[in-house]
Amino acid sequence: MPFDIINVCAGIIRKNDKILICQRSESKFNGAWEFPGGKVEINESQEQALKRELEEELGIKAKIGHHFHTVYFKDSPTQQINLHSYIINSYTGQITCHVHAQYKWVSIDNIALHNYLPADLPIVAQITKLKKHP
Ligand SMILES: Nc1nc2c([nH]c(=O)n2[C@H]2C[C@H](O)[C@@H](COP(=O)(O)OP(=O)(O)OP(=O)(O)O)O2)c(=O)[nH]1
Repeated sequence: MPFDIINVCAGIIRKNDKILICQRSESKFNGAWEFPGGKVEINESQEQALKRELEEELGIKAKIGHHFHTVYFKDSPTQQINLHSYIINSYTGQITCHVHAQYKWVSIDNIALHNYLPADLPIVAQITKLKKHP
């Protein structure tokens, strides 16, 4: 049986003590919340893919910061999603939803109170451990 590994990158966009989360519009993922990003294409690094996706999805030019956390999520018997997240501390442009239903800035304290895609849960758990800015 063929087994597919899909590499997906996601941005943890941080502004003071808030993190940006986006809600999927398609019914397939049931309006779940996620971090903006998407699939890494052939001949693209994870950082290049994330930069491209953030421009496509939110209309911003982001500076990709350090790698945060990777989740290896077995989606089905034949497919695994490797979800690579990176911290984004700076960007230019105005955030606009091009593909998502809506976006929201949530505090680190409240981030776990939303309904996420299952692969995101370990990332959300890591975010709750981030130190707040003094
Ligand atoms: N972008 C994003 N995708 C996620 C997250 N968590 C998670 O399980 N996924 C899954 C959903 C999809 O199966 C896959 C990413 O697909 P996508 O639809 O966002 O990527 P894309 O824009 O490159 O896709 P495509 O429709 O152009 O092929 O990863 C997340 O936090 N962000």
